[in-house]
Amino acid sequence: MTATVLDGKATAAAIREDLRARVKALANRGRVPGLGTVLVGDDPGSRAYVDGKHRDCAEVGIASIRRDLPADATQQQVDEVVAELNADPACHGYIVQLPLPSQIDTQRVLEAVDPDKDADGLHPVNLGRLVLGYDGPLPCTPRGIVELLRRYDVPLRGANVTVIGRGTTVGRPLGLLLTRRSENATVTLCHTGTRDLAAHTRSADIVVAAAGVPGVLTADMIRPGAVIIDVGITRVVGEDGKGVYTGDVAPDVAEVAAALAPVPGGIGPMTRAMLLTNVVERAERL
Ligand SMILES: Nc1nc2c(c(=O)[nH]1)N[C@@H](CN(C=O)c1ccc(C(=O)N[C@@H](CCC(=O)O)C(=O)O)cc1)CN2
Repeated sequence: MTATVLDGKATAAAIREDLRARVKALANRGRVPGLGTVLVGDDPGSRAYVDGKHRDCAEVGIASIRRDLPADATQQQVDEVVAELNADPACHGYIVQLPLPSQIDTQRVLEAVDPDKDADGLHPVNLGRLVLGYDGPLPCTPRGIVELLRRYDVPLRGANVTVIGRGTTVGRPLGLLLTRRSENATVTLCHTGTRDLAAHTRSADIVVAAAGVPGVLTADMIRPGAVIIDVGITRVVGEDGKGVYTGDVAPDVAEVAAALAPVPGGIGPMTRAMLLTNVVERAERL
């Protein structure tokens, strides 16, 4: 068996196309959605991700609001930029690119973001809304996973889903999303304290690998015909000495799985598309 590729790149492009039409409709009502980014420091990876978000905005017609601060920025400077974006009516949603430099208190910054402008959907208020089943911006990566599965007609209702990784951006909120009544999956959340990981992955219809450990999921750990979602993205040095992205899923998994969302080209592009979606939805609601 060679797994069908769940193509996040193509799916994200289709979503951006739909968003373009919605942004046009908003423009006809005199409203231009705006996405803000806050980047602190000069980490090339973070800069590339932020550049990508602004390229996406330009493609869809969303206005970009970019605030870049130096690596030695103070807590006060970051707090001021957050306060400015909270107050800016042209900014419908924004993100603070993570990780932040060590002198910055990340929790304090993220909690200062206006929850209604939290385009990442990761503010404690929004995670609380998710727990309670209230409306609010959904975390982009979990939302992207559910959307990709939906568009490929992978059934979730009653499915056994094993998630590897309990991080706050993917694993934990994904468990909440998948167990809503609208999805109705049964979720097993595995982590470093899990005793027999393979026993949990082998019994799953769908496995989501979000541990950030390259190759943690191998072919012998899955049921033939399972659907596999790779979320772990680690930059490693390839044989040619150049940097390449590798996922949590070993290459041999594609020989056993029915379908696979790969790294790169799977959930990463979907995450970016969901960020734009959160901003457009907020502009539509106002
Ligand atoms: N505030 C946030 N910070 C960070 C997040 C986040 O969701 N919110 N996630 C990561 C970085 N990230 C988005 O910011 C991100 C990482 C990777 C991709 C992506 O599309 N990856 C590609 C491969 C890389 C490429 O080709 O550029 C893929 O998987 O195909 C999107 C977003 C940490 N910080």
